[in-house]
Amino acid sequence: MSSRRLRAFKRWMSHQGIECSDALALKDSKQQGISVVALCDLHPNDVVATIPKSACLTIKTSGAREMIESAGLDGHLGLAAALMYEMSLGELSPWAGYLQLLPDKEEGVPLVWTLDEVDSMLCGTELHKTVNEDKALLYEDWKECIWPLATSAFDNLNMDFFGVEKYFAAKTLISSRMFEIDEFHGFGMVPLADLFNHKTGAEDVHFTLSPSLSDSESEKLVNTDSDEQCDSDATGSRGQASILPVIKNSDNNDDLGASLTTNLDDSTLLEMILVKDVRSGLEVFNTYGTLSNAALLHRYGFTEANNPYDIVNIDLELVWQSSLVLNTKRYIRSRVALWKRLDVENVRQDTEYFEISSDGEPEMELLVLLYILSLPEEFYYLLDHITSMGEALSKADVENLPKECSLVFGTRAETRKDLLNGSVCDALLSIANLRESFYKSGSLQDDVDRLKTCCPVLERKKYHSLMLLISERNILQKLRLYAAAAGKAKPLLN
Ligand SMILES: C[S@@+](CC[C@H](N)C(=O)[O-])C[C@H]1O[C@@H](n2cnc3c(N)ncnc32)[C@H](O)[C@@H]1O
Repeated sequence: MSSRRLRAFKRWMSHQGIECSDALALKDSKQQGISVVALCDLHPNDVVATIPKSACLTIKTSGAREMIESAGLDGHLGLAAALMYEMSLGELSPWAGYLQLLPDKEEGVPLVWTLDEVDSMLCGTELHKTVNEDKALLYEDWKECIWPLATSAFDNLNMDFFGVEKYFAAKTLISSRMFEIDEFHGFGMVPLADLFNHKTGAEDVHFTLSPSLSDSESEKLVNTDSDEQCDSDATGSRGQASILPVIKNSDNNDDLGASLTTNLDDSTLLEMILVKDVRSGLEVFNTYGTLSNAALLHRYGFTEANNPYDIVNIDLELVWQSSLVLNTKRYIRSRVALWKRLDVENVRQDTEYFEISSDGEPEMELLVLLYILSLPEEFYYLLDHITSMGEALSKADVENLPKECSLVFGTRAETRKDLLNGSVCDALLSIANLRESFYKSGSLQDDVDRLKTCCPVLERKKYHSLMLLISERNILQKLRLYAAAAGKAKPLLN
């Protein structure tokens, strides 16, 4: 028996031409929200839903389009304004039947946690600083863009829907439900497609353009993770980029707000298509990308156990701090400068952090930097001398260098092993220990015990913040083991 809000949503879908196969059931649970379940066995290539683009809530389709575009707002900010505008219209919004299904906010997303919750539950994790920065930056966005737009451009609006709390709430809905639709529509809320829950690397459906309209049948749209809010974060986004084929829509839609069926080309359909067998009775999952637990919590408000895409980021600043125990600031500065100069592909100029993978393996760049920090003076001066001439080194030049120097140019698999001298292994250990000292929650075992008594549904914030804490600490533990094993396996070079 479907809930009242689901029945209203289904009626709304049929008015908008959204088709949901009878083979799917939408399940509504008060505590766990909505999920999609197979009512019979499903097979690859079964199309289980079609959604006209005109039914998606985007800047272009919203009644606030003109105001938003004249104010120069686009991207996530513009979409937030569109969503808040439509919400403020209540029953008068063409999306009322969809909006009544959405929660007020995505509670699990730390952006809407209190400052105390952020400080106590995320202390020491990837997200602590990021969320505090988000809050400050988004407050500025609201003050400079959203509030002025609401007070000047929109007439007769219920201003209660445009306060800063409503903006933060809208941002959590956008970060957890938005898709990148196409070049014309940009980002948007896609009714029905946003009801599928996520499973990492094991999804059952893909969200695509209708093959009859797209250039390639494999074009796949995913909940985008090119989040402006997340661009600068270090939360381990490795999600797939959306493919953006250009669909010919008329660009001069004059009266888009009046109804969902004006001017837009309704024939441009989005599809949900099965990519594997799903047995009757099982939940049908989508994927939001291959994301670390920090990225999942940041954008969607949950984490996953045994997430193979989990990572811990080590800030360049932390490498400095741990190196300061042995070296002067001047020494570190000159070695970091050399490391940046040696950068053939020019990626190091902007490097602010290094990834440690879920199995504890440090990124090659970190090993190269630690190796340069450990280089004896004679080799440092040699490298400093040859790189300060500003000319690119040929392969032959590199091969003629002493091995201690040529290593830093290497990309061969064995270079990783060679870089792991005693000092580098020690440095990895101190980095792991320093990073670990940021947690204020006692031992890893204490956190594991606390998780055992925590309910993922009733204590959602506590549960997922503990999951993040534990998964980060496990990775740091694996980094220690990695460094210890490498240190033992290898006689020390210096
Ligand atoms: C796109 S919506 C999916 C539909 C959602 N369950 C609903 O009630 O509308 C994304 C949200 O669903 C929840 N969610 C999705 N996948 C999840 C998972 N694997 N574990 C826990 N929560 C999940 C999170 O709250 C997330 O922010």
